[in-house]
Amino acid sequence: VQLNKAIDLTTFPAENIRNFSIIAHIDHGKSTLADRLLELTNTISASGSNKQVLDKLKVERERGITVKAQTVSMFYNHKGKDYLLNLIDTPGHVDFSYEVSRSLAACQGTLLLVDAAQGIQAQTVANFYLAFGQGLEIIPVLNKIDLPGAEPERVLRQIESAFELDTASILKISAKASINIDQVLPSVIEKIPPPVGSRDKPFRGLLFDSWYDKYVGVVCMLGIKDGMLRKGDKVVSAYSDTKYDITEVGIMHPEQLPTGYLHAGQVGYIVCGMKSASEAHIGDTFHHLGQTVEVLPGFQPAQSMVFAGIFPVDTNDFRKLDDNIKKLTLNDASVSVHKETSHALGQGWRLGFLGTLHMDVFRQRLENEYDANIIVTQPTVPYKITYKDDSFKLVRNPADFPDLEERSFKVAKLQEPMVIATLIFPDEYMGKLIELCGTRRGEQLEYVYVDETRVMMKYRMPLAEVVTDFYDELKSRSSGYASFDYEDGGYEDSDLVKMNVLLNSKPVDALSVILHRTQVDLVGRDWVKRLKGVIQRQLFDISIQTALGSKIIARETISALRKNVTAKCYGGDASRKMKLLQKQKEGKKRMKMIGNVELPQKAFYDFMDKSKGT
Ligand SMILES: Nc1nc2c(ncn2[C@@H]2O[C@H](COP(=O)(O)OP(=O)(O)OP(=O)(O)O)[C@@H](O)[C@H]2O)c(=O)[nH]1
Repeated sequence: VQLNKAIDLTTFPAENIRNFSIIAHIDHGKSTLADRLLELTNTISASGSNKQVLDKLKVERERGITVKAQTVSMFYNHKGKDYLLNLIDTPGHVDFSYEVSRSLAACQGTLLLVDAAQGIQAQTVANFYLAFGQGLEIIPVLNKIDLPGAEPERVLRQIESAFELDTASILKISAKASINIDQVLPSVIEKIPPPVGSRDKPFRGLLFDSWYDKYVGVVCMLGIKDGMLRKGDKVVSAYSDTKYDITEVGIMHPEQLPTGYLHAGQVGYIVCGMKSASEAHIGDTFHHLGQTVEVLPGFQPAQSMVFAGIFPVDTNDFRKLDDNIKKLTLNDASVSVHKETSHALGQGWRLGFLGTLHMDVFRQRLENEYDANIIVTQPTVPYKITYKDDSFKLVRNPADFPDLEERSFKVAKLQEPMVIATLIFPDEYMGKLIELCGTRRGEQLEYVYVDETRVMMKYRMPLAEVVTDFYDELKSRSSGYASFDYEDGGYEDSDLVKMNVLLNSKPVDALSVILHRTQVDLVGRDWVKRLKGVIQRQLFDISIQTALGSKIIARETISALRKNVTAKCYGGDASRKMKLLQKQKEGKKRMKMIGNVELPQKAFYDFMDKSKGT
């Protein structure tokens, strides 16, 4: 690819570069604004067909959320000078706050976009603090001022009271109706400082993102801190000490555009023959072979906080699914993968995700992009078990959780992960939301008014309570007006037990669940009822029980049914009879034998689907 003649990267010393991002609560218009800026700078044509260029993946478009941060370089002339502006996109959702913080590490400033009708929301607050903590210049921007319901004055007061930001010269824009978009980049250039770094020093680059490209393999995004990187250079990863040859280097404009080199202060991509995305360690420092440099401060690796088993509905699909999971995780290093075998569901995987949305997005991608037919088990958080000999382990699968007997002999302490949750909502919903947080074992830490009628509450509560249907409940109890975000709250002692499900007295491992002791009765009763609804009658009675060790909590029975598939062919021709028997056999393939009970995969599927929330 030939670089546009007018663009010569050597004419962009660090002082003519700005690295910035846009942070916002979900749906406040980040992608729409990014598109407008790309059009304004002719990075993409303003044909009107640019539907959110940065949200590349299909699932992102379908769900309207940004999952994978994308970076794009733009050129812009301001007061007679050419600037290179790198827009580093950040995901808005709580599950991806790890991606937000690593994208922010490559920036010197950020636009804090707030919907002028909705006002500040929980993720506005969380994202503000992430950016603030990294010492970034924060430029507040009011978006959607075209909406009839916009209340810019009120939202300004919220921004002042929550963030103590100066709003005197705040930008008031509409990304959709293209109002005042031309004021945005001048503000970026004037308010955000250029990156620091020296071109004369030996090369140092910070790896802050990577993805798998089916044509060139692994692509890494680097922020060049010092020196210069050229195509053909030999570099070393400080993390793994592996040597790489740089086969391509360039900028995202908006797709990969080879430039042959990158200078200090610039942000761009490299291709260097990595075989898999697992070689690309986010936060790694690259330097030239034979040179020693000070390693740049990296990032904490993403912590998987939600785990679930994934099994093929048809066991014959195992290989194919294995392949597809590998392909998908090439692009998303934050998913952890371990093989798992369940008596009930056969061979599968235990996958770890950043949160439930992350899990749903992964599941949806597996189904959409690879046409996979899968069962996902009830999500579990990582529980910490400390033994009497002081050793400890994290349990991510109810199957590994100690039963009551083992517990009394060996276990000293059981702990579960907690979060600090932030909720913002109109005060009329206060009663209902306090009640919700209470039933989810939450402890109130704080509540304040951010303006006349909006309340912000903080709660300490177990992550396990948040990863199920908390979000849906929150939305329905507040008619959609409450927003919610959370951060890590460490581990806390908890009286946890494993509840088993028994079919004709045989435990079904894939249905075991870890609960707080106070919840066992309620969940135990609910589950037997719902299982009864999805298991078909068979030739004998089936008992469905939930149990805590040997103590039965609840029981339902499905009474026997006489079924003879060949009965209606009495006297009929033999081939038809064979056909029916064959059909019955095929049907059985999709059954799982639990003791003598046939459990159709579909029953699991239906149950899991509905219990995504208990
Ligand atoms: N009326 C109006 N609608 C807007 C404006 N900007 C964005 N929208 C609409 O708001 C919705 C959300 O916009 P997005 O740009 O997808 O929001 P986002 O913040 O990128 O969302 P995530 O990527 O999911 O975090 C879309 O339907 C946009 O068309 C605006 O200035 N005015």
